Amino acid sequence: MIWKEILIRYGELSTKGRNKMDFIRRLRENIRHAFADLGHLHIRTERDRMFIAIQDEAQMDVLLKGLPKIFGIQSFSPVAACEKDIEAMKKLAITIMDTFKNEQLTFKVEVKRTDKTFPLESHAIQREIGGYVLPQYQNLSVKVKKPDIELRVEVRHDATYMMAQVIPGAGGMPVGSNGKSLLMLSGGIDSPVAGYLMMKRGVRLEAIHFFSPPYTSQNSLEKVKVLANELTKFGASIRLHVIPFTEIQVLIKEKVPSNVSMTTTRRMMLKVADKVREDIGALAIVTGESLGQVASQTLESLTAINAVTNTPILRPLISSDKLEIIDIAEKIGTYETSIQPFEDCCTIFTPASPKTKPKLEKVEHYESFSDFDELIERAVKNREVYIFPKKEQEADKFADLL
Ligand SMILES: Nc1ncnc2c1ncn2[C@@H]1O[C@H](COP(=O)(O)OP(=O)(O)OP(=O)(O)O)[C@@H](O)[C@H]1O
Repeated sequence: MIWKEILIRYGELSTKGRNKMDFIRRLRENIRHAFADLGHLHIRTERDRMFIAIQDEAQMDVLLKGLPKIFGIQSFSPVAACEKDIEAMKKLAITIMDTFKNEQLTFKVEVKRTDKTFPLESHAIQREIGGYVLPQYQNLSVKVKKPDIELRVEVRHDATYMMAQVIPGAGGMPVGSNGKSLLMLSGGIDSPVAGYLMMKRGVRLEAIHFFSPPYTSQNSLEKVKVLANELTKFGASIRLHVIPFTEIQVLIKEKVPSNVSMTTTRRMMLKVADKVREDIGALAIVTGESLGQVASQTLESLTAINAVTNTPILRPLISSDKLEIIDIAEKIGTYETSIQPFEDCCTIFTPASPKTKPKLEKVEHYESFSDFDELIERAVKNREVYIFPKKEQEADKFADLL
């Protein structure tokens, strides 16, 4: 096998000092976690890059498929190695360039000679390898500035290393490097996208879902579990807290005028979410709200909903168009699940004409006739917890321990 390691270039590195060390440590842990099935990976870290040692082709395939999903990676390159012998180096250059033989491409060789005892100097190595490779490929022409392929040759002390491909990474920051938040996860298109965007900024997520049986079916809950599971592909496990919400919704329907019931529903959801957030030590709540999308997403509504807590509410989609959100949902693989037609607890109780500009004082006044606090406590206490991507049985056992 020619492959020796994968070189990883870090993503956003505006962070300095200790933050940078934390960024690198998190990224290494997340890679280990994502590829736990491959056994113990040998990962070497440097200030500006990281190397994963490759044992065999199968391992290489799994890494090439999975690495583009890990946040904190700007790009990565498979690195091949051979002896420090010019003939071996020419042969390896050909093996690598064979991968590109079906495309018309510009090309150059770039040499770095760390081992100064190697008999040829950088320029001579460049001429030898370039002169050997070029005549063998009709599709290649030399271009010094910004070629399509830069064959990088590095003569180190132990061996010669070569790479030609720079594969784009997911960018962003390693999940967990920016603390933990609680994602309000419905079965819709938007909230999984909101979760994905926060993970991209390094936020570890737990998720909360409000479930109202028998008005919402088991299928709608299953759909949310699938979505939570999908999000774990981006580098971290996720605990999903499922809140029994029927009792609260029924009380709202009975006691609050229907045109503000949607606002009250959102406020109660946020109250419950805030208690769970506190319980799990998360610092913020994430929603998939986007301004103007529906009645509950006007500035007036958001103000009335927000009034129940001082906790930061992160709304990464607030300025996105629906089509932009759908684009991301398709890209990250949640769209097909989100459009499955299972009812959501909110849509079922949605009044015909909810107020788009609810007044906070009025909403508070209508709510003051009922004791929601006791129901909120009960809903929080009776929640079920599932952990993804683990198996269902394990998740249930985990919930029992809480
Ligand atoms: N049943 C639920 N469980 C958890 N969170 C919910 C639930 N319903 C709504 N939310 C949260 O409230 C936000 C706004 O929900 P709403 O149904 O008004 O909008 P939406 O644009 O359809 O969002 P989505 O596509 O995420 O369902 C959601 O993005 C989600 O964060």
